[in-house]
Amino acid sequence: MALVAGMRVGSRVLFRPWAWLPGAALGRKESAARGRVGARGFGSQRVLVEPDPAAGIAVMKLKSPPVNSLSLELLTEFVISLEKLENDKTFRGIILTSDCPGVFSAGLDLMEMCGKNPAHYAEYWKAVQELWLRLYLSNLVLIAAINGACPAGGCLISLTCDYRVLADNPKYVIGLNETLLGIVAPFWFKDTLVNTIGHRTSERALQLGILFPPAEALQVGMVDKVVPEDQVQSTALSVMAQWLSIPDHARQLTKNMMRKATADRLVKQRDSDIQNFVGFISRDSIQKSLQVYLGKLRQKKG
Ligand SMILES: CC/C=C\CCC/C=C/C(=O)SCCNC(=O)CCNC(=O)[C@H](O)C(C)(C)COP(=O)(O)OP(=O)(O)OC[C@H]1O[C@@H](n2cnc3c(N)ncnc32)[C@H](O)[C@@H]1OP(=O)(O)O
Repeated sequence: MALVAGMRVGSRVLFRPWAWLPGAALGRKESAARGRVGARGFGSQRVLVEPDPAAGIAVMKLKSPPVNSLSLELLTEFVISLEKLENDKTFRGIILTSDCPGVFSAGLDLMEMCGKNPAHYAEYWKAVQELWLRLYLSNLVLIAAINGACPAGGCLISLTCDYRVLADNPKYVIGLNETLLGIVAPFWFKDTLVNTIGHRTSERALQLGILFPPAEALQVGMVDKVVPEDQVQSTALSVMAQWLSIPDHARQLTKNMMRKATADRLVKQRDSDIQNFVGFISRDSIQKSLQVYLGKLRQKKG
């Protein structure tokens, strides 16, 4: 699938992964009207959306078994669902969670980063950038209801949310563990973490690739609340009610003020960031590290 079409929003050129979809040539108003979400659920194969128009919120569930690894398909469907909700004025907030038992998201899909060609790596990385930019700068209130393990890219997604609720289960670790794979979190992953837990804690967490269990995640500020597993959803809903009690325009402008500089750093150097990723991931030594890591994951079972 070629993901190349671009759209200018302010100073940002956003790519449009849905450009190949029927109706993509419609004007924004017309397509928003046609695509209005309504009360019935919608979504795609890998992203379920359960809207509650009366409450102005939707629950978005990642459903890409077994572990919600962020494949190109999942990234694309994620952006499309997000865009749909952003364009429908009914919605003010999204609760982001997983439909895969025990895993929020295993992070970037290692199969997308192993044994492929440079054009594929570039396309994949552009999709990763796009999801991050859209989530990080979303006008909607985003609450992560983390109901499973949340390593690397999974953690990044949760860090783009405005609030994180984590289920209290020692298996549900969270963190940017890239160094354990022999790879390096790019600067915008690092910036997102630093903005959440501060510089010193990030430095230690990133270098050591720490995956924090719930109590420690709460202590360092990686998550905002830890609750029993059966209360994750209800807690996310009550937190959402509190965030929605704030006038949208004031909250949105404040969010933008806090986040724009971080997002702009990537916007200004998207192409060089892609080239950097492609060069890095194509190295033989990095490919070997990833293969070894994948082998260990598979062995764990046997
Ligand atoms: C310049 C910048 C350069 C590079 C930047 C790159 C940044 C990278 C960011 C990332 O996100 S890299 C991905 C890091 N992710 C991880 O380390 C998580 C790995 N997975 C796990 O730890 C576990 O799978 C788990 C999420 C804790 C779930 O454990 P569980 O026991 O429930 O499942 P199992 O391990 O048996 O896995 C099932 C199945 O899924 C495959 N798998 C797991 N994770 C991934 C993944 N990230 N990508 C692709 N595939 C994954 C695993 O191998 C099993 O496959 P199998 O059934 O075929 O054996």
